[in-house]
Amino acid sequence: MSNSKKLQIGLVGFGVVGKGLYDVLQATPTLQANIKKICIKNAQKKRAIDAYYFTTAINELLDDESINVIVELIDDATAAYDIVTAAFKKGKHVVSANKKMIATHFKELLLLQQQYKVAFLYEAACCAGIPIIRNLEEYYDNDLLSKVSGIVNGSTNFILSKIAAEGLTFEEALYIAQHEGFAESNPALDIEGHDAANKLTILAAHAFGTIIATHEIIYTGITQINPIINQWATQHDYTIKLLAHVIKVDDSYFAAFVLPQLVKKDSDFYNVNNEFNALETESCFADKHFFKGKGAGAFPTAAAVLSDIAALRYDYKYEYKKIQLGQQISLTYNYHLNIIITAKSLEHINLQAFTQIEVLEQTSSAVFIKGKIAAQQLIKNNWWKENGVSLVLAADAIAVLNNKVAIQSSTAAAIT
Ligand SMILES: NC(=O)C1=CN([C@@H]2O[C@H](COP(=O)(O)OP(=O)(O)OC[C@H]3O[C@@H](n4cnc5c(N)ncnc54)[C@H](OP(=O)(O)O)[C@@H]3O)[C@@H](O)[C@H]2O)C=CC1
Ligand SMILES: N[C@@H](CC=O)C(=O)O
Repeated sequence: MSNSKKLQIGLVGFGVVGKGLYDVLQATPTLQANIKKICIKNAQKKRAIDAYYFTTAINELLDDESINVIVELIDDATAAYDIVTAAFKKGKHVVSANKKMIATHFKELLLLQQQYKVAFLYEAACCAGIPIIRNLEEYYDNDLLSKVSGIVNGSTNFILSKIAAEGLTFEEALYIAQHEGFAESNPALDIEGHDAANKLTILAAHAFGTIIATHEIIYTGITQINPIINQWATQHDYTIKLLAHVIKVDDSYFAAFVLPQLVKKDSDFYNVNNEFNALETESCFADKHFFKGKGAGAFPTAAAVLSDIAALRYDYKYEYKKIQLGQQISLTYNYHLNIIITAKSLEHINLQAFTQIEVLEQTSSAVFIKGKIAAQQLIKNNWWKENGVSLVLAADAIAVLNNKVAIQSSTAAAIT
């Protein structure tokens, strides 16, 4: 698509982000991008703009040859997949913010996009307002990345911040996150960690050129964080954030996990609050970079969509060079994590799973364990997500084993 060509957009979805994009495009007339038609689901809903724009028939957009870009902004990943793949087959470029659809169908989408020689851009799908995907594709193309870590879900960060700073209950904070348009239509995707894990799947592909499935990531959300660990964190100058990591553990392998984590006061992540997201990259020569920006909400997300639309004028496509090179590193569970577990009683904790236990405190109503656990144990078992068991990563997530100071798991077994 040449710079002089006008972009005719078929917009799918007119919710928080779709309406946000409409407003942003109104404010940027120089882009010469025009929304021709908008496909929505519910014809009866009142809309803020002229009814002439709307249809519930997706084919009105797909069959319209003057529409050269489909911007997919709906909250249904299955329907989105059908729409996006149909658009590719019609030779239309696609911009999407749908991380669940992308993470679920990454390989097929990539192949189809190549087969039909169209662009498929999705900057808004990871951390909304932070331009991370294009940076991973372009800037970190040659300087080898060893790590991408960060806060990648705005709603959970908003909830944790509001609980910590204003004493709101979980339910109150979630209600506001929904009302502000930060949360997914199904907020379980946010609070149970699925959304962050979907984003990490996409980040891993662009960071290391390796396509993994979301279910291969060790992850949980924020629903299990209990007040005991929150109190302990505050007393020890920590806060708790939901952090996502892809970290190279050696030249051939990387770890991928999304877990609540202790964040010390002097960490850059400590003051990343509300719907803000942040990412830290570590690479061979540049060392560390820190990105911070709004990770949810109408305008920050629409801004990322706008940036993708603008990039289409320059025929921009992700080249997936790291994937094409065929020198990807692989996902591994061959590492250990420093963790803190709290639970109501020892019966819900599998002590055998620990590689080392450094502290074990028990009262009549609570158990507190600090130790090291093999990643294998966390991917294979679910006891640490059930029965009120709360797992929080230590500030230094990846463990270095030190048998001299640790009680071995055989000793732990004897304690039970
Ligand atoms: N909100 C945010 O901060 C961010 C959201 N995203 C992603 O952006 C996408 C949109 O999110 P958001 O705007 O918040 O969602 P909303 O729930 O606010 O809006 C969803 C829109 O999708 C429409 N829709 C649903 N199913 C269909 C369908 N089958 N055909 C046509 N239209 C359909 C709805 O139609 P109707 O109006 O008729 O109900 C509605 O307009 C999601 O993938 C989300 O994960 C990404 C980054 C940030
Ligand atoms: N629900 C998501 C929206 C942006 O991706 C979030 O809270 O981060």
